[in-house]
Amino acid sequence: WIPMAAGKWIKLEKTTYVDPAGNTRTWETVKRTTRLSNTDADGVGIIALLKRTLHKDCVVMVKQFRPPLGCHSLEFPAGLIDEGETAEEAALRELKEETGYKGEVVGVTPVTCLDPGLSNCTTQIIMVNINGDDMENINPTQQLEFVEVILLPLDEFQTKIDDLLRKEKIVVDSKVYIFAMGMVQAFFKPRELPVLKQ
Ligand SMILES: Nc1nc(=O)[nH]c2c1ncn2[C@H]1C[C@H](O)[C@@H](COP(=O)(O)OP(=O)(O)O)O1
Repeated sequence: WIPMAAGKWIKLEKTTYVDPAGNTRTWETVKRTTRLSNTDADGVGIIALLKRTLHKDCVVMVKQFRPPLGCHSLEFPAGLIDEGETAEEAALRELKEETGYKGEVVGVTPVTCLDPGLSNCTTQIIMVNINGDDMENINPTQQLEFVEVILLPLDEFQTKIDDLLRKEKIVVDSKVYIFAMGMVQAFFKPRELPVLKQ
């Protein structure tokens, strides 16, 4: 690879590779400068489910101004993995910082790519349950001034996102909307017959 430009957080490189036909070619690639040597993932995204007695289960979301977009985004809580942290530890720390909630990890994805035609940036998505009846989760205090926490019921997730997008200029993260569409498929089971095969 050939360096093209570098800042504090990201760098631009010309990557040389051999295509399937055997031709040597180049690709303009964005990389984070913060990638740690002991992990393949730059960061984590957290699908946090808030479970409270007499409430619908809610997905904990964050809305924040994103300078590259020039507007607010709707995302799962997320952040970069710090030195010496596992993905699970990073997820619980970021969740606490961004939302105030203390959660418990219930699932972890493999390392996944985010925008592979542009960048080598990767993430692991961590599924977290939050016991909303726990004293420490009843009035969570979030530490980030410019991050708004939004709770959306899991069984109406896509509809509630669509409502938010209609009301103001927000860009929704693709991972969030894909999860929302998956939830619709999971909840919607019209006239299901017990004899149906896969
Ligand atoms: N591409 C970036 N440009 C910046 O100017 N600053 C950046 C970039 N990526 C990360 N950061 C800074 C901003 C935060 O102070 C820290 C931590 O970021 P992260 O843990 O990824 O949290 P989110 O802002 O929620 O993504 O790094």
